[in-house]
Amino acid sequence: MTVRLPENPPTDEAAAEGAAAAVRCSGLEYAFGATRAVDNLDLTVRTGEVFGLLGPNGAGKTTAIRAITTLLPVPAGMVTVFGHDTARDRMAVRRLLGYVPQQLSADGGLTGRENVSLFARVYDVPRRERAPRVAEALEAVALTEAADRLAGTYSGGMIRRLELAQALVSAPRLLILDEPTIGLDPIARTSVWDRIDEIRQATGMTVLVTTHYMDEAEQYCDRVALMHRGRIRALGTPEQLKADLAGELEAPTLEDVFRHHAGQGLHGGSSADSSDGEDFRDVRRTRRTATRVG
Ligand SMILES: Nc1ncnc2c1ncn2[C@@H]1O[C@H](COP(=O)(O)OP(=O)(O)OP(=O)(O)O)[C@@H](O)[C@H]1O
Repeated sequence: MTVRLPENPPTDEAAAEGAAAAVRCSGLEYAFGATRAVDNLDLTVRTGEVFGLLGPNGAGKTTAIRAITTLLPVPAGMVTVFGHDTARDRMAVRRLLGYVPQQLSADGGLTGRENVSLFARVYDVPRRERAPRVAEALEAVALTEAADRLAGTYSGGMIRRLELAQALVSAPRLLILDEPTIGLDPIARTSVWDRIDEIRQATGMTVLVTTHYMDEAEQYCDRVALMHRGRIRALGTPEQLKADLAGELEAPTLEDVFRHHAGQGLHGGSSADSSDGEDFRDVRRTRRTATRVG
């Protein structure tokens, strides 16, 4: 599998200094009216790691991620991506990242290949490189055979992998995934994660992911941050976080860690409540429900 990395590393000194971190948030705040969605967030994602941002609905994960992607302005605090300040250097940041939002970003009326080609054009992939890059991205997510079928005929897991290909076609150094497996059955979830894992191993790409699923976080994330009411309550490797509780509980789980730090369980999101066999319409419905009108 050949998935490329971009050739635009940070150039100025300040950028080079911060480049050891893929993402650095310092004192980040964001409020919707009286709701402090992100409350003085300090967070560093190291280059090359898979970092999981965990938390219940409304914890502030999506808001934090949207600030990192430059889709939301940063009213207070600072965010850098590979040393580039999101407030001052928005386009440089955007060139470095691939983002798969919670909302459906594939078009059911286009084929898989057309969907990815569209993103290649949007991300300014040079014209002569587009066809091979689209083919590589589709191959990386195991969709080569289905590439010329309409996305409207894909299963939920295939759609998620297609969206992954859309994000990969620009050869990002940082891949940001907001609930990549929401609404998928366990087999489709594993398939999405296996692709992410393979791509990460092949490229050294940094991955920042939000999820409700503690089992996924334990299995696939190098480090996790537990977020609650806009703040990070605990941060470390899943093993570290559990080991810290070992004196108090026998065989603590990440869910126990969360309850310990947030004073409540994570609610919603276990493999038991995922729906099997979703198709394109189900995915659209699931994700629409998850979308807030803002
Ligand atoms: N567009 C908006 N307008 C008003 N309030 C919003 C908006 N988006 C988010 N919020 C509020 O901000 C807080 C954080 O929401 P956010 O979506 O960032 O949480 P989350 O952890 O991503 O939740 P989920 O897992 O449900 O996606 C919540 O209280 C939410 O109701």
